[in-house]
Amino acid sequence: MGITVTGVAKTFGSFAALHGIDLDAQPGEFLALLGPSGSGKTTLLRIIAGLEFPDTGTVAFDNEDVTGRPVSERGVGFVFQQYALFRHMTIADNIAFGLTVRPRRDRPAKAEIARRVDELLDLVQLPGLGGRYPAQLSGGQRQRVALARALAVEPRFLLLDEPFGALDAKVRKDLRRWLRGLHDRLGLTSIFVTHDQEEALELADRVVVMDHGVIEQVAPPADIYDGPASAFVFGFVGESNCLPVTVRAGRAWHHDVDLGAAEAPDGPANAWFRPHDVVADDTGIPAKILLARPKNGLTRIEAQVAGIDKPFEADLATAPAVGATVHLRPTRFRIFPA
Ligand SMILES: Nc1ncnc2c1ncn2[C@@H]1O[C@H](COP(=O)(O)OP(=O)(O)OP(=O)(O)O)[C@@H](O)[C@H]1O
Repeated sequence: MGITVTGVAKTFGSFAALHGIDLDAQPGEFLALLGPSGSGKTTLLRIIAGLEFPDTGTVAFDNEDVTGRPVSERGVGFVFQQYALFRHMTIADNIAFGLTVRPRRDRPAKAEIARRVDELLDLVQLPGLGGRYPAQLSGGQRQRVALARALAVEPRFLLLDEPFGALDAKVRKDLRRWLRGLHDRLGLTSIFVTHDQEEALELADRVVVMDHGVIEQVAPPADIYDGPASAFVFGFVGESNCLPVTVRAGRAWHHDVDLGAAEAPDGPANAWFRPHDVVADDTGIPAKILLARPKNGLTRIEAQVAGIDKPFEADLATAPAVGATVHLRPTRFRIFPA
């Protein structure tokens, strides 16, 4: 049940945008597709919507194969940036659009459409604004109208591509909480695309991390942050440090510094850790302080470790002087192949 994507691959010319994607969204679930630019998020969403078709693989809604069906026959609501509001139409006409273009036999009567538009305006908290034009609304209001338009056809599935991309941070934050509430209230199954990790971690039941046309990990937000499945996920979600190590007999060494137990085969690897999982002690890795500033009651430092390009970031209880050498030790780390 819900949305099931099986073995979906898509090539544009000689460029493979998606490689054998398997993904499911359970009924009522809110999924975020998160990844860097070009990772294939939008292509996957468009294939689910029926705006694009896969070379191989299938898309099913509630166990029904819809792979060959056009968007108009999929019963999905979508909010895509490139399908902005029609500027020459009133807000009410914009919202009613999906209903008025239906074939006559499926089209509700005019009065019924008007009633539904009013209902939707209430739902997106813009009562009484149906007579305005898009240019007379703020960016946040326009996004809510776009959502009302998507919901007018009473979809079971809602697909959103960077729905709040163009808005400022505060409006974005308010709107995404509101969207989550709406999703829950209407019992929708939703998938949204974002490259904003905070948005994904805050809003989604599960986050789908994509890179280069493959899914790196699908997991609830806390697991993505605390238990990244790959070096890519560790580096992409949240702040991170990466230290080359050698694993010997179940311990990770950086030169002659023993970092601790590591469940990994012997040989070169990388230890990944968060800035808040670092302490300064006498036996750690020597690092020269480049920068120190207060952060949440601690001191955020940037420090140079010999032979490593990217400065280390750590949150320390003490405030070392810029230029001083400290010894840093991760208290918690994960080993991934080098
Ligand atoms: N119609 C197309 N023709 C050719 N290449 C395309 C087409 N659509 C997408 N691509 C390519 O496929 C890759 C994936 O694009 P997609 O838009 O899915 O990425 P994305 O993860 O959504 O990125 P962004 O966050 O920048 O929107 C990109 O390299 C893009 O250039």
